[in-house]
Amino acid sequence: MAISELKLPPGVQACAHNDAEQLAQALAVRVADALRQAITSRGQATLVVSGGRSPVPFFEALAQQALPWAQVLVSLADERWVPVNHAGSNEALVRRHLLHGPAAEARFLSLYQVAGNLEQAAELADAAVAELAPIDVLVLGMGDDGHTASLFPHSPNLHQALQPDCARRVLPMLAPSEPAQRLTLTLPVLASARLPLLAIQGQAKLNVLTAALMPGEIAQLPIRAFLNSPLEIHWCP
Ligand SMILES: O=C(O)[C@H](O)[C@@H](O)[C@H](O)[C@H](O)COP(=O)(O)O
Repeated sequence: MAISELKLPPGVQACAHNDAEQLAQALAVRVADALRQAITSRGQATLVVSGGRSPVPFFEALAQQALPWAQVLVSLADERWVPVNHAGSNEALVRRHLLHGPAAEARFLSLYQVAGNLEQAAELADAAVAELAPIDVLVLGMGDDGHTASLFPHSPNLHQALQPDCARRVLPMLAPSEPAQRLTLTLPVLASARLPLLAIQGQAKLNVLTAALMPGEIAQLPIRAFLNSPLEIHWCP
């Protein structure tokens, strides 16, 4: 199915780009405009991004945008429970590819916490991100299994994390791949975003999105939790 043929719920929009570079540039301009607007209205802006591999060109394009970076608070939709010097750290990815040059002026809120175990780390992260919501701009990604943030299909805590009234801001999650121990923002924090964006690349992910738009269990394709409210989807082949 082509992206233009998708039957999207009200409030969900899809934008197709020619390639990853065009997607990264368009997304960077879209995000920077929304951050500027937030700063004009409220004096500061909150940006929450995702990790993984695909956001690197977007981070580099966003770092080039002229913004009063000192008024931007940046954090993550999810993190692998690994220290920042670990190759799998999302924080390291953001610091390396986004928070350089003028963008280094932005304040970064870490999800990663040193603790005895994942549950304790999640409790510390929960307190650390108390000031995050409402988020101005959220950029989600999606895995081939329909996960977004670290909301993995059938993960312990998934049901709790997806409750609209979940009292926790951060919960521990288990991913099917290494690093398996994850920390994720929960639905109410993610859903507080004034501009929620989903950036995905490739036919396989478009097929997953197509499946997620059909009726079915949220636990099977957790991205479904974000398809019944406003969302701007950016896709490229
Ligand atoms: O830390 C992570 O892995 C994520 O934040 C995760 O939710 C990511 O967005 C998807 O796995 C897609 O990753 P890619 O866009 O790199 O395929």
